[in-house]
Amino acid sequence: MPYSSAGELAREQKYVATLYERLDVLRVRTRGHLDEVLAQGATGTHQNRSERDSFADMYAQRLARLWAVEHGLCFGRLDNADGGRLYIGRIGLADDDQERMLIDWRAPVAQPFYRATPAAPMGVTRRRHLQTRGRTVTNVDDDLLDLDGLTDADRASLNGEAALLAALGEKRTGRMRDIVATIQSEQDAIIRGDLNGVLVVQGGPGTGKTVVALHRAAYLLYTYRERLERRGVLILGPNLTFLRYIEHVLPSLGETDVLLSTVGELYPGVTGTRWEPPEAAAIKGGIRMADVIGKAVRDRQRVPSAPVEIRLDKFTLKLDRQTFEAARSRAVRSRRPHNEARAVFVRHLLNTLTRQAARQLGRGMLADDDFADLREDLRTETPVRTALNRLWPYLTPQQLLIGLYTSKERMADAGLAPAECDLLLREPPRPGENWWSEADAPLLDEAAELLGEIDEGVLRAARRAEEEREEQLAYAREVLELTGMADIMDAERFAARQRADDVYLTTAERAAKDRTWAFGHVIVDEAQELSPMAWRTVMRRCPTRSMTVVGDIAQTGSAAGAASWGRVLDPYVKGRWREAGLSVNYRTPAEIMVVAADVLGLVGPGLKAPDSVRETGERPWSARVADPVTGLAPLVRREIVPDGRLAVIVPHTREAELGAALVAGVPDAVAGPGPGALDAPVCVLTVAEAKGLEFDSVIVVEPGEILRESPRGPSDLYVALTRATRRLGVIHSEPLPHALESLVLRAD
Ligand SMILES: Nc1ncnc2c1ncn2[C@@H]1O[C@H](COP(=O)(O)OP(=O)(O)OP(=O)(O)O)[C@@H](O)[C@H]1O
Repeated sequence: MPYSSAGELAREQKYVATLYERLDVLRVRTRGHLDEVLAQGATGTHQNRSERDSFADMYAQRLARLWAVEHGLCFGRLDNADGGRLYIGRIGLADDDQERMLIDWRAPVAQPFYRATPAAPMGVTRRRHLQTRGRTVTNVDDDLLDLDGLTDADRASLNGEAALLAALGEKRTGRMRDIVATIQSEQDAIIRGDLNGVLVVQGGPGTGKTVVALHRAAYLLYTYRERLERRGVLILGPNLTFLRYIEHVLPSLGETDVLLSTVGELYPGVTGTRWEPPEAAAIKGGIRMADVIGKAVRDRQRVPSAPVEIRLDKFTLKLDRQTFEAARSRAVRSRRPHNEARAVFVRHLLNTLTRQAARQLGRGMLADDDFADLREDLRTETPVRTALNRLWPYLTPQQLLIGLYTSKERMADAGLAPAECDLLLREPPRPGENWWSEADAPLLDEAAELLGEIDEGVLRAARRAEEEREEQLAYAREVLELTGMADIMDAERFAARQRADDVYLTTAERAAKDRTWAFGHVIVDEAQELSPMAWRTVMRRCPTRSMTVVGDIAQTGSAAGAASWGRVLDPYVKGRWREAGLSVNYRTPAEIMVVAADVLGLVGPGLKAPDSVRETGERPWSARVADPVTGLAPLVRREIVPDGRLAVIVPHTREAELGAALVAGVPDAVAGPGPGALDAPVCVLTVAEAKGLEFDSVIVVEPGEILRESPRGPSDLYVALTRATRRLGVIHSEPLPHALESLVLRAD
């Protein structure tokens, strides 16, 4: 019920102005504290210095939060039946007497703002939405919750329509925005759901799964701060473009202990972004690969069938099969990972070699010390080291997988069928080559579990780190001299920051570097895409199984992705996961969803598309061209949205040529998912690259080819059609698939 009388607006304006005044005061104060701490200089004990750094970090973070809430500081008001009144906003504010002025949206008392309905008013008589531009209140919009006559069924689930529809109608900026002002009640129930256990959020396109997941992260960090601050929250998204799309939502909600990552980046030091055929990715994603990797490791612990001779200057030593077998079975019985079990294997062989050597030197029984000396001498002999390394090599996960993929014989020995070996066979990496794909990251992780640490590597790394420290110290002195900062920061500390010394890292930064990090909560977005091997990796990162899994089974594009949530989760949390649904599409207008629903019919009978919350009056169109390479650019130029974003979604195999044609024919068009894709007025993407994103207008090219391109073609086409917030067009040269026959023919 709109209620924007001039008097009401003026009253709200007055209150909002006092909130901004308070915000300004707090900013000035916090800045003052920060300056004071920094001005203390670089003197004092190490402890003093690190205390000062912690304070400086705290004030800097607080200041960043105070700046992040400038836009839409206050967006709501609750009038309670007891006469009390609460203003709801992006953060909590109190005056100097600790009287609260503004309630953080995540606080329990703010919950009725999102949940109260006429049927269950939760003690609220009126909920007011405040719309602001800058610091000016432009509109107020009320839900009167105590009026007997207000029984409209929609009101029970959908609140503050005017505010919501205003938010949905805005042009897209290429970055996701927060929705704290317009969270709907079915979304709020998910956001505030219990921290423990696995919560699955199933919902069709545009139902707010991503945005709800991000708000849930902010809510959990606020509510369970102590528990989550130390361990952090991991949010997994489908690709790097998507992470750029969502990365600003959380800081604007005031959260920093969150690591955003793709599965391809989960293994530290590797960025798995190389494209590979879906069939190859499907093999690598299958759970059978856990056995394959296990066999590949055991294959590197081979016992040679013939004896091995080791020639030294003075004599020749010989190791026979029996000795190998004994050493190997001891190492295996130790149940340690490969690199750690190596010590057991090597010790046994070295003892045998030392006894042989003693005999050959005519020294018979040796005293313990002499025996140890001789063993040490042998251990450092190059031929001995070479022989031992060949028998049981130290291996990094990368070495293991490169060794496997580059040899059909090894792959076959590890249990892969000939056709699978053909698909996975690779040339070894060239320097600087982007060799790893997303599906490799979970296999590297699996290998790391089975291989364990490399002692020698750790030692070498420590020596290297010491050398680097010296170099960085010299560099730091130079920089501080040059920048004139020498008086507020000492070189030692500056160098430590450059080294990213763990003391100075945020929880998220530390977690990103550590494969064995256990997160306090893990959120998986577009979770339907994860393969069984990827789930194994994700579960390792979350031993407490406190997770939020959001996705849509109907949108599964990856051949190794999920066909049902039970199949995915039962192996880990059978009977311990719960499912919530989102049913309203806030992105895609009804006119587009009619078309998308026909395609959903191809994905599976009986699947239901979510209901759109709005109509635009614009019918989606199709246009047939003789050749998209020449016919695309003129049509795209006509569809460009002033100050908005248009995406051209193309079959994977056509991305290069169509991208080049558009870059040549359309000003400022960008091809591929690089850093510019989100900001450009026109971008060209494949379905996989457009996953999770949205644009004002979308043009899908050659839908028939998208359908044929992968075993999950119908899901891919469904995803492509549902990326638009306003307009949709389809361009094709081959006949239009039947499911798209309801498109109107474009006349021009
Ligand atoms: N309560 C809300 N208020 C305002 N906007 C909303 C609300 N809920 C969702 N939206 C908007 O709807 C759009 C779709 O949301 P989101 O991307 O989270 O959906 P999704 O379910 O993850 O979609 P998909 O599965 O298609 O990727 C976004 O622009 C989001 O900001």
